Amino acid sequence: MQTEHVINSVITTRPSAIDFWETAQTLGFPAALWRLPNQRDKHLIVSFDEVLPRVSADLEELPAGFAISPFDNLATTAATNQSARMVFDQVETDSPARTLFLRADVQAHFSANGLSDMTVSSSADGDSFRKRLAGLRNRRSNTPPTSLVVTALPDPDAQTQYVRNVAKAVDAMRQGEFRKVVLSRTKRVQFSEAPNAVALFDRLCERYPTAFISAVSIPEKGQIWMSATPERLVSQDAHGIFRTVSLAGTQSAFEPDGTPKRPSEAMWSQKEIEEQALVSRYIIECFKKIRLREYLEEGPKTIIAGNLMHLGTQFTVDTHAVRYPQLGTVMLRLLHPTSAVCGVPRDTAFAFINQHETHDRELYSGFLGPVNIDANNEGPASHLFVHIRCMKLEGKQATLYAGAGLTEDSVPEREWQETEMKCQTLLSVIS
Ligand SMILES: C=C(O[C@@H]1C=C(C(=O)O)C=C[C@H]1O)C(=O)O
Repeated sequence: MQTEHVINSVITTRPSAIDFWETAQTLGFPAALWRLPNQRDKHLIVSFDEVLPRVSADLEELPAGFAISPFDNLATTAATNQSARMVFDQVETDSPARTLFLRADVQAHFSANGLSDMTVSSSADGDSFRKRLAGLRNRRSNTPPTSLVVTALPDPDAQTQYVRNVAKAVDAMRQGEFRKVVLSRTKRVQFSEAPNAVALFDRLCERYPTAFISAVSIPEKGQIWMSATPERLVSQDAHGIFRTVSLAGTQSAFEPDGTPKRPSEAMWSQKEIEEQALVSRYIIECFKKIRLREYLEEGPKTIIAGNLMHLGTQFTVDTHAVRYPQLGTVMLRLLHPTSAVCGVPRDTAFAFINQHETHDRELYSGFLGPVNIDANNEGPASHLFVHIRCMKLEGKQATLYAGAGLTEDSVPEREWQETEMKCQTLLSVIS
């Protein structure tokens, strides 16, 4: 494993995020670009592992990098007691570790004035990365900007099928089989040419200042995943403050005439209040399992998430005060997949999803974010978010994913409309 990093302190002509991204693409290296909620600075990581290691999401053990986990990560959850370490699929084929990990072989930090700091691991790959980066920059200035046309790919049965599945879920819940399930669907669109992921990322950053914005390129899968998620799963900052959020209940952030609604005046139905309370209760149950009582609970409050509003409750723990430094890792394993993306009870809801959804969720409704990154010279921090409001780019095609939390009071057509609104979060920016 490469550990030595060289700080490139004298940067005369400063490369942009696009330069880094395109260099990684040209060399076939995975890359992640992100911006934390309510921050302006952007961060980028390039990994020199052409095939990414699959790891257990252990925040104590992992080096600096970026983690991205699929929804179906329950085997990893079951492995809570295993010794936590990086496990490579190629070596241990029956490994439960499923989180893809981009080690920070290249790390760059962009402030409002452009590149402010970069490190590149000292290796042959590091050398070729630097060379390519310089070469690409010299060529790039001549590339003319292009305008994209986005067309929806027809899927005539999608609505009927989704509505039918919601009705089945409602029936099952009325018969007491489970209390909540989140059913998702996809929507596919075609671009006139392969879009520039960094340009889309920049647009998402501008439009959604309070969201976690990311673009993750995974060459071994031929995919780029982009998201603007409002949902924090687990954070542990440089001062040892742990945070998680329960988020559920959805309505448009706009009146029918297009004027923005005031969050303080949002009206929530009993169904939505209960749906969100189930997520909060799920989090509290996780705290109970580890006998942690010293958490601060704030909410529920109405939260703006781009074109939508949700009900959210924040949970905070000072891990230094409670002497629980590994809380982030422990809670991550207990929480994922939360009832905001799976259901209650979790295993029954998970089985229902597997049986009824016709698409593979892949990385949608998993989690993603920076791990052990020291962004402000304060110490390493990890910020993992639920991977929603996202799309998968494969060349010119994009697949958007959206789900809705169902209870026995759900109205199938309304749930379909909710998934349409959720798709609009990205669609309205990329179209
Ligand atoms: C599942 C999604 O979102 C989740 C489900 C919500 C709901 O059911 O109201 C609200 C916020 C998210 O926790 C999604 O966006 O795909």
